[in-house]
Amino acid sequence: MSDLPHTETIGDPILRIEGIYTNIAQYHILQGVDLNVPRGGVTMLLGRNGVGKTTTLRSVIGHWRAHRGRILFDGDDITRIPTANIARSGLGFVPEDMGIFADLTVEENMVLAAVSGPIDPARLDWIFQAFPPLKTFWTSEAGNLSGGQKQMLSIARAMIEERKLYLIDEPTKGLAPAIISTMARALKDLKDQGASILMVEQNFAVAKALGDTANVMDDGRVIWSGEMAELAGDPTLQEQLMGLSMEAK
Ligand SMILES: Nc1ncnc2c1ncn2[C@@H]1O[C@H](COP(=O)(O)OP(=O)(O)OP(=O)(O)O)[C@@H](O)[C@H]1O
Repeated sequence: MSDLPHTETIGDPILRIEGIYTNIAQYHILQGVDLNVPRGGVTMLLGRNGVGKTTTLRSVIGHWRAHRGRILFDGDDITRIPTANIARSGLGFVPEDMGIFADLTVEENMVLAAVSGPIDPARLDWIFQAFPPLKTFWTSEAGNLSGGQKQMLSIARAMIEERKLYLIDEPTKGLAPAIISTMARALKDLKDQGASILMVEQNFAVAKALGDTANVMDDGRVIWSGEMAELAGDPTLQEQLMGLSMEAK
């Protein structure tokens, strides 16, 4: 199994995770995660269920604290920085549970997400084009949206301001195929604008279409890093790394 063969070729990554260990209660969940996110493009974080993908994202944003190792964001050590400050420094996080405020309107959810000031109308127009239901239900309570529309709002909250890095946890989980396409198109649009994205995604078609580089985790570590195309084109490698070829998922 190759060990991080491409790491040296990635110059000046926007995010550098250096050997982090994170415990949840008495459990040793992350056990020396090394991962680089290049500037520009989509880095996929893959692996079986329960191997630590979400915990890795949550350790970056500071919801869980790494007790060993270092996390460098745009060159700054954020390992012990409060979550609100990390977010303000340009990190957008789309959690798996969507993290929206059900009792607030779509508009209020968006206003709160724009941490640096009033919403930029041009950016909002772009979001409405990507996710038309958000315009339709602008004054409705977010709790009344459908599952797919809630996911759109969750991603839109991260997209409402230009962030240096977007962390996106399973954006297509549990969604119908038509909504998955809408989601993938919006993320592709974000990528085409030059954004840097670290994304957990179990949907192979989406991972293959969007991913530039890939990292596969197992048992609390990254066990393989390389080009997404290399992994997508090699069922034997997929079987070896994830116990199942991605096409078969
Ligand atoms: N709050 C918690 N309390 C106890 N254990 C937890 C908690 N959150 C996560 N874990 C455990 O940590 C491990 C890693 O979970 P994590 O959610 O990071 O995995 P994952 O790779 O994202 O999985 P999935 O693909 O299923 O979302 C799992 O064994 C999980 O049961």
